Amino acid sequence: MKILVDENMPYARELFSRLGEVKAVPGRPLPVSELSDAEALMVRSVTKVNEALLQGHGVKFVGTATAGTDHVDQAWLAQQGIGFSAAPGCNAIAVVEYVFSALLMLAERDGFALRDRTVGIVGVGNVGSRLQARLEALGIRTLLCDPPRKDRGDDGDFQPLETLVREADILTFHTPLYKEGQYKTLHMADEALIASLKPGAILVNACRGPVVDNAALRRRLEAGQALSTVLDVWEPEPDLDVELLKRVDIGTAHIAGYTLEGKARGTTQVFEAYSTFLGQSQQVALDTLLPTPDVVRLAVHGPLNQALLKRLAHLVYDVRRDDALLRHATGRPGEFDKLRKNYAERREWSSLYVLCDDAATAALLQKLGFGAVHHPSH
Ligand SMILES: NC(=O)C1=CN([C@@H]2O[C@H](COP(=O)(O)OP(=O)(O)OC[C@H]3O[C@@H](n4cnc5c(N)ncnc54)[C@H](O)[C@@H]3O)[C@@H](O)[C@H]2O)C=CC1
Ligand SMILES: O=C(O)C(=O)[C@H](O)COP(=O)(O)O
Repeated sequence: MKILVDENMPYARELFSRLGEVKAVPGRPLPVSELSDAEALMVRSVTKVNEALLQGHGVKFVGTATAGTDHVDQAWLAQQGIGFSAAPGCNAIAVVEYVFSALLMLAERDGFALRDRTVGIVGVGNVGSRLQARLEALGIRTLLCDPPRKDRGDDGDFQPLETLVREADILTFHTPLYKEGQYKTLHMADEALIASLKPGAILVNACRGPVVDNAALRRRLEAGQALSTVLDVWEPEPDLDVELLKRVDIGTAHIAGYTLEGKARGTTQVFEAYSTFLGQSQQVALDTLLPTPDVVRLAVHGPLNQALLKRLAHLVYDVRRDDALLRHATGRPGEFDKLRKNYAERREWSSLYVLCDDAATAALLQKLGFGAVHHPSH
């Protein structure tokens, strides 16, 4: 049995070879000839999975090692009786830590305290809710917008988008891309919304490029609107607007979710789903796969303030590395995908074990996701 896997899926060969013969292939473009004798296809977000790709082939199961599913025509798969699984939440922590890395950098550069800012979170799912929890642990006010959850009657103080636009100093988008329907998110941040943001606001898009109207954003920035912007995703990818990139404060190549943990969880989640589909259910413990990080342990002295948090967060992941790489590469065909394919190992805050001589610091760092322990005499 042949299982096709995207070559940008760590641990895929190791895991899926327990179930069949594995062939790793590029995802964009996917070599269609490889589909003829494949029973299963494991993709990432760059492969459009639909009738045009799969009609006439014998693929029985599709897995995507991603949280987003807008690249997959799930209705067509269901109609054809093809099994499907995504990897919900696999990289949510990575995206949260990307957002923190960016906000801590901007706060230091522009000399403000995050504690004095209100953060509006649009889309309060796996990413948004984890972001909210960490911001609130730091005493930072959040405003939440998630109409589907509000309509479902979920607990939470969900506000209309207009309230967030009016009151938030930082507006960050974490929704799926819906091109139509009641909860349409395509161009949710349109020119009117962007123009209505508070002076000096920060706009973050780490979900899908077309959630923010990129042409409108460029016009607003060219017009001199006082706005800082952090874009991990673009409209379109991989051929982003180079003039827009020049004007954003932080621009990266759709790598917010690219921690090793996040990618490995994506692989293990679709592996587990496929093994269940085959009636051979298997679980994988993530820590048996992951290598030891470069920096394992350190000791900090005294209370946690923003400067110390920034030093710790940036020791694990400094978003400026990815910003510099994208600026350097942009304009050359193929470079966006090459950056993503050759992405250097990046770990999550949990990989860093922090010894603290202050008990409150240890407790707070734990809440924020670091490995941390109170050790009075270190
Ligand atoms: N840049 C990157 O590397 C990554 C990007 N993503 C993108 O971020 C999105 C969010 O990720 P997760 O939190 O894991 O997904 P999720 O599905 O757990 O959460 C999405 C939330 O958005 C809400 N939502 C849907 N329509 C909305 C609307 N019109 N307005 C406000 N909220 C709305 C949903 O109710 C849900 O609570 C994914 O769909 C994916 O497209 C996810 C991971 C990595
Ligand atoms: O999980 C998602 O959704 C994402 O956006 C992924 O981080 C994107 O990574 P690729 O699947 O494009 O490698």
